[in-house]
Amino acid sequence: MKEPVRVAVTGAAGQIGYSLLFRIAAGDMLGQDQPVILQLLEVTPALKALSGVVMELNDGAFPLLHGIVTSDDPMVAFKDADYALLVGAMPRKAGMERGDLLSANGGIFKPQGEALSEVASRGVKVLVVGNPANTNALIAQQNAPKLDAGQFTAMVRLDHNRAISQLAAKTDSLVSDVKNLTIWGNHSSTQYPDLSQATVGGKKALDLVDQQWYEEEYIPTVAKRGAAIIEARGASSAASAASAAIDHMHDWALGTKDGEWVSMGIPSDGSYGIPEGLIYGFPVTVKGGKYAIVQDLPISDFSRAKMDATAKELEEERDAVRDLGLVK
Ligand SMILES: NC(=O)C1=CN([C@@H]2O[C@H](COP(=O)(O)OP(=O)(O)OC[C@H]3O[C@@H](n4cnc5c(N)ncnc54)[C@H](O)[C@@H]3O)[C@@H](O)[C@H]2O)C=CC1
Ligand SMILES: O=C([O-])CC(=O)C(=O)O
Repeated sequence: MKEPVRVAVTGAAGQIGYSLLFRIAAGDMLGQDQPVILQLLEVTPALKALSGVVMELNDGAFPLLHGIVTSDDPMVAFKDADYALLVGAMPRKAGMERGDLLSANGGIFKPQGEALSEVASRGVKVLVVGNPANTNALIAQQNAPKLDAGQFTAMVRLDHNRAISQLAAKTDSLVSDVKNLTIWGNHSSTQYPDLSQATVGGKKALDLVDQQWYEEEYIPTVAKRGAAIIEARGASSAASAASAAIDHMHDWALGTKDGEWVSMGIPSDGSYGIPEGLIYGFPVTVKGGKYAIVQDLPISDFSRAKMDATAKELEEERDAVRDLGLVK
């Protein structure tokens, strides 16, 4: 059996936390041979609710769960954390865009970045789920000078999984038949779910669907799925978001399958002409715990326009949080 690793989760008493923590404890994120110690952060008024979640985690008798720490202090919850899932933030309500949460949630991620910088494991892998996820990841990263910029990532995996599921349904295939689609850009309605390289059962996806369906139905359905769920459920997606967070961290820690890529929000290195530094959804492969952007994919004029539009939105979000003094 391996030594336990420390997994910090913020917003642990929230909706996503209620699904996520049990999946981590069951070994879905880091594997069946990897014990974990959960380090759970909440705001002070939610600590009582969190104590109930801890009772339930204990009642699960998970063999891989070697300890639980709870705190309302990021310096405690992030101490020596090997993985940090930053979920805690206000969710949006019907009629809002995720960017409307910038001022409410932006302030959460500066002190959390500072605390990660001081006390987390030097190799910590950080995933930001709280919306607007890409720009919150940028805020945390910019306030963590003692960590590498690449240690901060944002979740576009829920969009990636939605895109797989919608394509599988349309082509009457299994999700496991769908490979190599990409979510470029922001986790917002400007995201670009790109099928140009995707395959279904080894065939080119764009030969199986018509262009009009792709442009007018598929892309908006994937991009606006979060709003559809809020409309139907009266609350934003939680179990599917937790599942996507598990997938993101699983693949970052344990690697992607040979010949396949996934989408992760990571700091742009200028690849594909995306302004350097933005936390942007890219196609990535992972080996040995390190991700790399898939290079040299052909980019059509249609793709270029979509990729630039979502980059522009991220630049605007960055400028807005710069004005709030949250990033340089
Ligand atoms: N990136 C993505 O694909 C997705 C992102 N989200 C986002 O995830 C976030 C959480 O969603 P839910 O769990 O549904 O919300 P929720 O409201 O059920 O839970 C959020 C929890 O965070 C806690 N919290 C607030 N400020 C905190 C702080 N400074 N430190 C620690 N904990 C704090 C709250 O007390 C609450 O328990 C929202 O911003 C939501 O929009 C949701 C779905 C998908
Ligand atoms: O839509 C929301 O606000 C929650 C979320 O990020 C999603 O479901 O993609």
